[in-house]
Parts: sequence; structure tokens; C-alpha cells
Amino acid sequence: MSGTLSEAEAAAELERLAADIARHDDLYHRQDAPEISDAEYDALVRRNREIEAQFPDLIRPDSPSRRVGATAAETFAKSQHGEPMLSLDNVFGPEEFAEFAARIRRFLGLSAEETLAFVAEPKIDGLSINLLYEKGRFIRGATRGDGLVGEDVTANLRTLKDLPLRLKGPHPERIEIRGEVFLEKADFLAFRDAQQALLDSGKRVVVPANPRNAAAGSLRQKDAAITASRPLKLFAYAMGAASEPVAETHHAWLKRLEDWGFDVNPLSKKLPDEHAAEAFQAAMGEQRAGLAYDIDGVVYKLDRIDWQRRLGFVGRAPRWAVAWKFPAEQATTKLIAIEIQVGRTGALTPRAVMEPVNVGGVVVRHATLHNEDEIARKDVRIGDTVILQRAGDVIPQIVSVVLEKRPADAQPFVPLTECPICHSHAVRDGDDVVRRCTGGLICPAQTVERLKHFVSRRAMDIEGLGEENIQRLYDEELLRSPADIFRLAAHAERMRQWEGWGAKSKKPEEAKKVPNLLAAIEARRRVPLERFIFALGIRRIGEQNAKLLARHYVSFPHWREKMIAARVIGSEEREELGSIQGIGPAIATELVEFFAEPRNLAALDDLAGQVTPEDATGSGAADSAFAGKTVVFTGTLTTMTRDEAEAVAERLGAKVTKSVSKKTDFVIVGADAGSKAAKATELGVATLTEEEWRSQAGID
Ligand SMILES: NC(=O)c1ccc[n+]([C@@H]2O[C@H](COP(=O)([O-])OP(=O)(O)OC[C@H]3O[C@@H](n4cnc5c(N)ncnc54)[C@H](O)[C@@H]3O)[C@@H](O)[C@H]2O)c1
Ligand SMILES: [Zn+2]
Repeated sequence: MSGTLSEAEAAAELERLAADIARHDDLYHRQDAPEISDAEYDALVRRNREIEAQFPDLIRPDSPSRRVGATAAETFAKSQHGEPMLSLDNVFGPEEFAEFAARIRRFLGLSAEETLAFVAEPKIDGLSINLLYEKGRFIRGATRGDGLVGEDVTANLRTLKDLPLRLKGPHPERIEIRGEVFLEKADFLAFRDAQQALLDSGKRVVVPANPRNAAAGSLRQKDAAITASRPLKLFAYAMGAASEPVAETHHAWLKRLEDWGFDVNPLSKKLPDEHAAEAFQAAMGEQRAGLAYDIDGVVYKLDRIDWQRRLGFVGRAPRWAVAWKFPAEQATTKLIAIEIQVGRTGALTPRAVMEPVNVGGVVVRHATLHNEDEIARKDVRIGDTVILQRAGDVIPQIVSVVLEKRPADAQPFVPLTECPICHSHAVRDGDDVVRRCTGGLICPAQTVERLKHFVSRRAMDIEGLGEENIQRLYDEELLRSPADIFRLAAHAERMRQWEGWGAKSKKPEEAKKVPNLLAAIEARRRVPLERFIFALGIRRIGEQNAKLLARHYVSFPHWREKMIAARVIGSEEREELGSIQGIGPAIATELVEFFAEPRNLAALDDLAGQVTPEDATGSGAADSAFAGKTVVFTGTLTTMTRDEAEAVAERLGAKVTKSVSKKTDFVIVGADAGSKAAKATELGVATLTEEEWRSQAGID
């Protein structure tokens, strides 16, 4: 409670809050990756405001109550707005709204007879942008940034279909137009799932927490082509600096925006006076669930622009507009079970199954529980009564448990150690919060995804086996594992009977579909070892790591054998694997887990019966200094193991022997070398230091 704070304590807390809030602003606005929920963030802001109200002398120059957003990120050129872009004050109910309207009346000295018309606009949770048009052409576009200076995202904005590059009809010489860039709910969900899948497969991507972060992340890309690939939408709703007045009311101004070719939210409406707001708010609340996009409230803007000018701004928000936020939609229900879903990439995600309940117009049966740590943190047990919430996010969350209603037989959640689908081990690694199925090659939940990866261009590169065809072959039960691909020839006749697959087709390219496909498959019976390893889709084994493994182990049988031995913690092979430069212990663990599942190994061997991985070869083995030469290693090498060095030499065409004789061409002398080095000198055999060996062998 701020009531009990001493002045020194208040100052210290304000300092801490300023720093904390600035950090969360940065995470939210610049990195599009908030660490805390909006409700938690809003609580910090409220706390700051309360203390400031009590100790006005302590208000800091960097106080969050004076700032908007966050400064522009360095990655973008800076763009100064012609007029500041501010935030909006919030109200949460009819009394607060009435107070807002009364303040306007007081400020303007209006009599009770004077009517206050407003324009109501749904508040979409996206990000606001400022668009500069000169002579009717789109010149520059920027994010809000800190309100004065934003990030120049012109190239990205040009990719938005809704953004007119030229204004239609008459227009001022120079004008700033503002609007909201956002993603629709369905597009957000698809995008979030795709990002999650990438994350699961070991890619470093951000999974957006809500549509706003997703929209902001999509727009704030260095590569505009990425922005272009995201279905961003734009509604225009305001004006910044303009070279001449455009309209006398906000409503007329929205009409001009439409004339110029912008989309204006069709739900925006002019209200005759402040008393119409409550009904509008209620109507939007009812429509909310059915809208294609998420809204978190309604923005009410005073219609008369001359009055807006007189009212101006206070702090970080205009006096003439307000955001009336919807209350977070909550409901109470009973948790019946926690089921585990296995994602396409093997992530096990707990999901709450509840007695159906209506939350803000949507019947909810399931809620995400994210991961087992979250279940533990909220102490959610099966049989509990829980409070559900749909806030800004589309997906309901469990906020908390009603402990008073916990039945005596409520069951704590016990994490599964087995995949519920394929019964392979399910493991959590290091500080990863996600538990994963290790049955990569055999888990039905992951099969289609693995097969797609297996045939993809950078992996086995089997032409004609696109996603659709993989799915079809899977649905027809011809494909279950990678090896099955190489047995498809036996089903050629059956495949030809499918619609569009040949027999019934008139188009020549369809008639040849099956033979072409089978030929493409045959062509891949031999592939470089590194592609083969990469194609297996083992977590964290991307192209680069596959290459390192192939180079180190050279042949498939050798690699396989070493991986099996490496299952033993502390074994020489495990150490060797972990010490390969670029691999390291974490990746070693992923590999070892893959090999620890016997059915993965069976699937791998099945595949190796169909495909022959070619030994890894160094660049230009034939013309290397070691081709056809006999070499001996002695002493301890510091940059690679003896095994690796021998493998490299063999790959370069050398014959590696153990003892030095007159037939020896080179002796590579490591540290603490003994008699062999002496013998080489005695016989006049060339010796190389480790460094010379590396450079002649062409190792980095
Ligand atoms: N979780 C976190 O760490 C974190 C950090 C910072 C901010 N936040 C959240 O961000 C919000 C504060 O951000 P804010 O300052 O942008 O305020 P705001 O989002 O509450 O309101 C201002 C914004 O509303 C948007 N808007 C939508 N429709 C509009 C319309 N028709 N007319 C005008 N504006 C419209 C614009 O983008 C504008 O910038 C809060 O909800 C806060 O919880 C969260
Ligand atoms: Zn599984």
C-alpha cells in the first residue's frame, strides 16, 4: 500500500518501477515479445500512478506516466512525426465515461443544452502507424515509437494491400494519415502455430503472444518480403499534420479517408451525444466474439475538430478521446481432465478439459495450460473449480483455482514420461519448458511433418513429393515411415487410379505423374551422408550440424555405431560427440535420445536398407596433398581427436598406418610425440606439425 510509504521508500519504488516499466515497454514495443501479461503490466503502471498521486514532488522526468511506447529501434531509420502520436486514456464503465464527458464540458464551458457528438470506433489491438502523403503519393510510413519519433517502415508498408500508394481525388498538398495495422484472428492463429512449429524444430523464432505482437513483429521486419508474406490489414482512423484543414468533424474526416481509398472500419459510428455510448458499448460487446479480428474496447472521439483542438493533450493522451475497454471476460467452471496433445513436431502440450461454459459469448471446453511448469505454478488439479478468462487473447486461459472449492480427491497433474500416441520416451532437456516425444521417426503425430521434411529440397530432395502428395499417400496408408517411400513402386498401379494421378487424366503432365515420381525416388537411392542425416529430422540437427557430423564420422555405419555407443553417459563416444566443434553437449543429447529409442533405430535401419548414404568426402580429395600417400599420426593433437584426424586423412585419399617405415610419406607430429617422431627424422620421412597438417588438409 502506498499509504504507508515513507518519502524515501516512495522514491526508491518509483525508480524501480520506472526501470521495470521501461524494460517491459522495450520487450513489448521493440522486441514484440512481452514477458508479462497486459494485466500484470497495467498493474505496474497503476501502482506507479498511485504513488505519484501521493507524492507529486517525486514524479521523475523519465516517469512512465509521461511516456508513450518505446524509442525507435536502431534497426530502422528514424522518422519524426509531424504531430505527436499519443496513447489513449482508459475508462472501464459508464460512470467513468460520464466523468470523461463531464470533464470535456467543464473544460469547454459548455451548457447542458449543447450536445456532445462522438464517433465510436472499435479498438483493434494492432499497432498504430503514421503515413505521410505528399502531392497524393505515399512518401513515408512509420511506427509510433516514443510518440515523437518512430521507426521508418516505408518499404514494409508498401507491401500492404490495404495501403493506397496514391490518394484518389482532391487532397491537401501534404498530409499525415494514421491507422491501425493488424492481423485477423484466424491469420494470427495460423501464424502462431507455424511459429510454434518452427520453434519446436529448434529454430530461433518468436512465438507471438497475441495478435498485436504478431502484427508488430510482422511489420517491423528488416526484409520487406517477409512482411509481404503476412496477411496484414489496415484500417485508417485519424489524421496528423496537414497542410490545410480537411474537415470540421471527425466523422466527415473519416468519409474523406474512404474517398481517398482507405478502409475505414465499417462498424465506426457517429453518436448523437454522450448518452449513446453505453448502448454502443453493449452492442459491440455482443458482436465482439463474432468479429474477424480481436477488439479490446471502443474508442470514443469527440466529433467537432475545433473542440478537439481546444481540448488538446494532457500527459500522454488527448483530452478529447478515450478508450472504453471491455472487462476481461471471465467465467468459473470445473476442470475434468488434463489431456496431452502431441504437436506435429513432438511437443507435448497439456490442455485443460472443462465442463462447457460460456465466456463472453463463446462456449469454451478447452483451455491451454502451456506447459507443466505453468500447471505447477498455478497449482491446477483435476477436479478443481477454475476461473477462466478470455482477455485480449483469442484462446482462453486458466487464471486461477478457486481453492475453497477444491474437492478432497482433486488430483495433481503428473507429467507423462511417455508419448501418449506412440509410447516413446517423453523428455525435457535442460531449461526447456517443453516436454517432447523422442519417437521422431515412428510417432504418428509427427509422421507427416517428418516425411515432409525428409523429402524437402535441402534434405532428400525428392521432386514431385510435395506436401499434398505426402498427405495423400499417408491418408491412403501407403506411407508410414521414410523407408516406405522407396517401396512405393509396388503400389504404382493403385496410385495411378487416384483422381489426378494418371490413369483417368487427359493432361500429359498428370499422365506421367506416377512414373516421374517413382523415377525421382529411384534417383535418391544414393545421397551424401550429410543430407541423409539432415533428412532424419532429429531435433537441433539442421543442415550445418548434419554436415559437421558427416565430416566427422565420414561413413554411415561408422556414425551409426558411434551413436549407439554414445548412449552411455560418460562413454568415450559420448565425449567425442560432445567435443566436435559446433556440436556440444546439448545437441549431443538430442542425438543420443534419438538413438536411445529402439524403434527409431529400427526405422533408421529399415531406411538404410533402401538408401545408401555416400561417405563424406572432403573438397577435392583427388588433388589433395595426401591422395595416395601413407600417413602416420603420433602424439596428441589439440584441435581434433585422433579418430577425426584419421578420418579426414582417409577422406583425402590417404592410407593411415600405425607405424613409421620407409614407405611412410608423412608423419603428423602432435604434442608429446615419442619414438615415431624420432624414427621419422632418422628415416628422412617428412614431418608435419598439427598446424601444417591442418592447413595442407584444408581444414578451415
Ligand atoms: N505486457 C507488457 O509487457 C506490456 C508492455 C507495454 C504495454 N503493454 C500494453 O499495451 C497497452 C498500452 O499501449 P498503448 O499506449 O498503445 O495504449 P492502448 O493500446 O491502450 O491505446 C492506444 C492505441 O490504441 C490503438 N487504436 C486502436 N484503434 C484505434 C482507434 N480507432 N483510434 C485510435 N487508436 C486506436 C492505437 O494503436 C493506439 O496507439 C496496454 O494494454 C498495456 O497493457 C503491455
Ligand atoms: Zn510420440
